[in-house]
Amino acid sequence: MASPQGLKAPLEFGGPLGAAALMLLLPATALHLLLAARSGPARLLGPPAHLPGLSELWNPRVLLLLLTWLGLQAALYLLPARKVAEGLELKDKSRLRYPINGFQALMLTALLVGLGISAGLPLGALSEVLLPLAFVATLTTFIFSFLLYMKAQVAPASGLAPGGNSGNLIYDFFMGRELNPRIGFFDFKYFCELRPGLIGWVLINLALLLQETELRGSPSLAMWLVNGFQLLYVGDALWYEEAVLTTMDITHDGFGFMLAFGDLVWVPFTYSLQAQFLLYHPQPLGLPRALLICFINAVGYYIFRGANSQKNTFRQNPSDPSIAGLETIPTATGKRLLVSGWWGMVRHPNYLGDLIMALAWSLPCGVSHLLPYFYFFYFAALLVHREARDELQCLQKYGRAWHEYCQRVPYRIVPYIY
Ligand SMILES: NC(=O)C1=CN([C@@H]2O[C@H](COP(=O)(O)OP(=O)(O)OC[C@H]3O[C@@H](n4cnc5c(N)ncnc54)[C@H](OP(=O)(O)O)[C@@H]3O)[C@@H](O)[C@H]2O)C=CC1
Ligand SMILES: CC(C)CCC[C@@H](C)[C@H]1CC=C2C3=C(CC[C@@]21C)[C@@]1(C)CC[C@H](O)C(C)(C)[C@@H]1CC3
Repeated sequence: MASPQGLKAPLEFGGPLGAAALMLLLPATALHLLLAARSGPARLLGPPAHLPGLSELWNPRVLLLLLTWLGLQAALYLLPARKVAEGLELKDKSRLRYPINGFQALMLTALLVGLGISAGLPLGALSEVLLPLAFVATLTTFIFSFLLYMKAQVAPASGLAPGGNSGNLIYDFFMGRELNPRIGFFDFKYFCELRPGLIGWVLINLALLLQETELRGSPSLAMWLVNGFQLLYVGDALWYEEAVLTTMDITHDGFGFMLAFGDLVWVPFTYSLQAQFLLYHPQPLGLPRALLICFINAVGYYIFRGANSQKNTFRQNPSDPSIAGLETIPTATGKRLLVSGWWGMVRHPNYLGDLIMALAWSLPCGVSHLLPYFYFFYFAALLVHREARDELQCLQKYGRAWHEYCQRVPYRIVPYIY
């Protein structure tokens, strides 16, 4: 049953109609991008050069490959962890426990893949089945989201998400009804957010790099940069895995189609678009421009990591010496808000750093095509929308103190611009 609080929550993403449209549009966009990246003109806008038939999309062996991958990541999740962390307090005052072994899973996957490659595993061939792989991953996500929806029917009211319980089947299926669906210690949302999709993304990038080596004798500098930057991003996410426990996805959003598709399809298949593009459209890149792009990525990473670490340290241990000199304002909830340091520059400095990195990931692909810049534009739109959602939640949480924060720090993401 929906919680009374859930029933009153305002509808997001254009309500049931918007949710239905997104459930069609997002998979279609993912397939369009995959097709466009390998086509000659590589057009972001406009129809794809050819429409694939069912025989190009459906392949039971690829489904088996996907299930093996999910099984492997689930097994790595269940291995003993170096630490077990507690999540934020839930409505019923309890706290869930989460294994912190994501980086270990990345290392073990790298070891297994390395052993496989040295034993003759043709990893580069993965680049040839991306289309059917994305297709079966999409089908799997629909089935998985249906099972999550059914599971929520028997969840206690205190376990339901504030937003995904409107009573409308389509909307709730999309948003996700249960906040933290679990079987025992296995937390589906936490698992999907950081493991199969993120690690799958860098594995796909590596496969594209190997395929380029096979085709052209060696990987291009542009391919090295894209692989390196995105590996740093994924490695960082898993190294600071505990920080994900305070993100909006874990603390606020239900686990339904939106996040499941985002984690399992959108991230691995569209975030690897630059490497896909480079395999089929090699781009010359000289050392001076490569160094400039590395500098841009380093600046973005510095801001992203600095801002995220500052807030996480502040929330976990406000008396930590590294943040001792920062100015804060009190709120009625007892929690304080940072108004100096990174969080005194703009209200979402971590988004700014993330966006600068997004630009650095596209720049190695040159400026002849719009397609590799898709991630940058999509991500800017996602963060503007996400920022607006977070503002609303913070206003509800902190009221007047949030107003004061907005007055002291007037810009949202980009200083003096937005
Ligand atoms: N690559 C990708 O596709 C995506 C990446 N991201 C990245 O994920 C990271 C996490 O983002 P996200 O979960 O959206 O949100 P944030 O990490 O920005 O967290 C927002 C929360 O931080 C707290 N907060 C806000 N302002 C302050 C302040 N001044 N002082 C102290 N606490 C404050 C509030 O929660 P409270 O006060 O309750 O602690 C607020 O709800 C970001 O780096 C983002 O760029 C996000 C989405 C997609
Ligand atoms: C399909 C829709 C268009 C929207 C789906 C959004 C999801 C793809 C993103 C929502 C929040 C995310 C986060 C990360 C990846 C993308 C999704 C799932 C993140 C794991 C990336 C790495 C970062 O370091 C992080 C802070 C851990 C991110 C957390 C949020």
